[in-house]
Amino acid sequence: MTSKGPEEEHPSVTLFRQYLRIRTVQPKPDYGAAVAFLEERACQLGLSCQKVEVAPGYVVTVLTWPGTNPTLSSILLNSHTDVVPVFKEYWSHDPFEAFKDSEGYIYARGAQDMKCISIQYLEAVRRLKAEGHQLPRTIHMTFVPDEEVGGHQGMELFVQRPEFQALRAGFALDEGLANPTDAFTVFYSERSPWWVRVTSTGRPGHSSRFIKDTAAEKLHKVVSSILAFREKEQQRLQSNPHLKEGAVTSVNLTKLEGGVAYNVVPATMSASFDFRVAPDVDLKAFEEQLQSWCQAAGEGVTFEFGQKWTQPQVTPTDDSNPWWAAFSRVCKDMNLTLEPEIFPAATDSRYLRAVGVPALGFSPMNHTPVLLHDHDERLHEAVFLRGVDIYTRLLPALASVPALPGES
Ligand SMILES: CSCC[C@H](NC=O)C(=O)O
Ligand SMILES: [Zn+2]
Ligand SMILES: [Zn+2]
Repeated sequence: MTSKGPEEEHPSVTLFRQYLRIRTVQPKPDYGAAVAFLEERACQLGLSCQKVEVAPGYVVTVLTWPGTNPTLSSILLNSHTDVVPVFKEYWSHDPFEAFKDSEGYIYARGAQDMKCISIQYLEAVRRLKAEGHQLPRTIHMTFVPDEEVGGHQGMELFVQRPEFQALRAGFALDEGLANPTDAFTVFYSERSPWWVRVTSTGRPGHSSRFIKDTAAEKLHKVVSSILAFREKEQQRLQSNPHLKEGAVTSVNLTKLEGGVAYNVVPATMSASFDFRVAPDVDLKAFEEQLQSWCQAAGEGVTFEFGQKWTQPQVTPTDDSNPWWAAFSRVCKDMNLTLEPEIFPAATDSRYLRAVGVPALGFSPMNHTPVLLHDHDERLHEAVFLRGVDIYTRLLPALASVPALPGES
């Protein structure tokens, strides 16, 4: 499908731009407006709409297209409704206007992450229904809040609820990343976020003196150990062309705190690190490593966690996994090249995989630079529309996967 002139914009693009204008921006997202928009879509599509308030003000909206065989597990199409904040002054266009330039690029926060996917799911279902398809498996579209700040008031709570159990999800699709080449990236696992704050305590005093055992001196040792580890992982990535970013552990020093005055040696200082731990790492051994870096720095150096994910799971990408077989077959039939990878950051897929639902992270955006969380986040309307085509092929295949062992 090609892009059209402004006078005859494709209705799916118009809908996408409407959704982009809803300000679901952290830290104060207008979730009410998003839920109202989704309820209206459910109404237009003739789908049931369930609202599950997982925490006060945090609603998971579920639109359901029932399958013809209710004994089979369902397909869950997940997307988050919130978007990250913007630095407006760095944008070429208002990030909440969904401006479309003369070439067809749509500029907006959420254009890639991930309001495009939400609308692509809805439009693929709309098309399939209009064409009279009836699929064996039920399709549930879940629209969740709070992903951008960790999903703690969203998917993390939702997967523990009876309403989630009742969906009987057998397989899920969630977000991935754009790919600047002709290929499409698909994510079968993700790294575990470990946010670690190291606090160092030491002897205070007048800073004109050579005070021994200061908090800064010990913190410096830990920082050096961790940054040396960072260097080692980066080298490992750079020296092996078979390794992708998600396959090694990354870390960044993201905060330094402490001190009161130039001439007072502080008794305490801290450093915060964002580790993204590769899924094949022995987490117990990794925590012991953190412990030993702190111990080696001296007395009074401790650490605490801001986030600590300990259940990394891998969704198999071979034909032993019937979901993968169906997914990759469609891509092959459509001549799409897939690049399977480990997601470098965190998505709500981790909560789904952790409760036993195999999940793939897939954002059908090729020939598109990765602009999520960036200035001038944008997506070409033709790429967006091609994504609708792709889901229109994927959904019947996934929802027609024959009964698995245990399903009748
Ligand atoms: C670790 S919770 C934060 C989740 C966030 N997800 C998207 O960017 C991330 O930083 O990966
Ligand atoms: Zn996202
Ligand atoms: Zn994001």
